[in-house]
Amino acid sequence: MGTSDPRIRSVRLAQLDTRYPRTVGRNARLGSHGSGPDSHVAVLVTEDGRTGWGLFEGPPGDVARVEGRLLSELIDAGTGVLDDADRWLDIALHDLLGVVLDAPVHALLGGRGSVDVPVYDGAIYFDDLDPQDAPRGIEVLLEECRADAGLGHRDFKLKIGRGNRWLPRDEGDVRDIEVTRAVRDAFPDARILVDANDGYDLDGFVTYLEAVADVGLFWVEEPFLDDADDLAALRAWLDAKSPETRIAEGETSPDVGALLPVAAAGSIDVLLMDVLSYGLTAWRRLMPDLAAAGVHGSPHAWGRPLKTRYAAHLAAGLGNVEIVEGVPGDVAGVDPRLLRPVDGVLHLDGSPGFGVPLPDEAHLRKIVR
Ligand SMILES: O=C([O-])C(=O)C[C@H](O)[C@@H](O)C(=O)[O-]
Repeated sequence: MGTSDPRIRSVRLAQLDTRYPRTVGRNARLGSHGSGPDSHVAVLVTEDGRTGWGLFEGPPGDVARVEGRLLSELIDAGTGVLDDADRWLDIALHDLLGVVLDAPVHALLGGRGSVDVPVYDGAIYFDDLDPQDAPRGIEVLLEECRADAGLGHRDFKLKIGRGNRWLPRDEGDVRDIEVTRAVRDAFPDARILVDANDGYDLDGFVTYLEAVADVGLFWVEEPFLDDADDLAALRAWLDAKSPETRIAEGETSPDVGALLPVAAAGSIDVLLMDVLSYGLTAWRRLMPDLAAAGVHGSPHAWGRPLKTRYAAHLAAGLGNVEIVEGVPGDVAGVDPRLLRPVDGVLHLDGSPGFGVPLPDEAHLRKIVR
């Protein structure tokens, strides 16, 4: 048992492979999402030999600011990372703090939510359109849903907005409707979420909603470019036709200060800022205000299965999260059971930190730039 305030001996940066179960295709804005990105991790080791680690995104910060410092100079159990300059280590510092205090991150964050966190499948993209010379059609999406159900998923987020870039507008909108209806028919009990990545305008989106009115969508995400009046109009339409359907916003380049009043006014039901780029510490500050305003959170996790686990800890810790984005895939050296839901739910136990042992040395590769 070491000191409760160890000094950081070293910060090591490394690269870890992620592999999706299949190539993930286009969305309304972007081309193929590939078969799994390289992930960058920071590994913190204390002078008494304890380790915390986690993903970081973007360029690393100044390692020299961290090495030799006491843990208490870097992170506070009640609020998170103390200095903005060290926020790139948000995940690794929370993990290390959990290891040092022998507590899971969800407990450090307050234990306000359930440790059984609902997770939806966030990997149903426009694979019906690929390959370009022999598009596979809607059946491939149903196969993907079935495959991901085999990995433990029960609820599905469907990418829509094919008419924004990839198909003529009318044809794309019709395909979005067909896909939504086909998944509902095949999975009558699933929660179905749809994400347009801003690929509609208000009128077009309402036309889509009218065509899928009987599907009972759980949430609609980023239907069009943020606009307070359009979001209010959409909420009013949903209140009349499908009051349970949530509006989720705030993933893409969020101006959180501008979105908050729109959410507080009732026009956004769920805010989505990313678990890494916005960060755990920022979410810790924001969530009480969101809860007080009756707005839910659900940190964006796309791209890396480990982000789903971080978002689940946030949900179990801060509460006020109904469901978290699942990213099916494997991470080199990480036990897949730590990343996959069972019956649509990711269970978090009492293991310290994020509960993910550091992958073996063989998996930690030199960062190539
Ligand atoms: O909700 C989501 O996961 C996304 O919208 C992810 C996007 O599809 C992806 O293009 C991204 O992260 O930019």
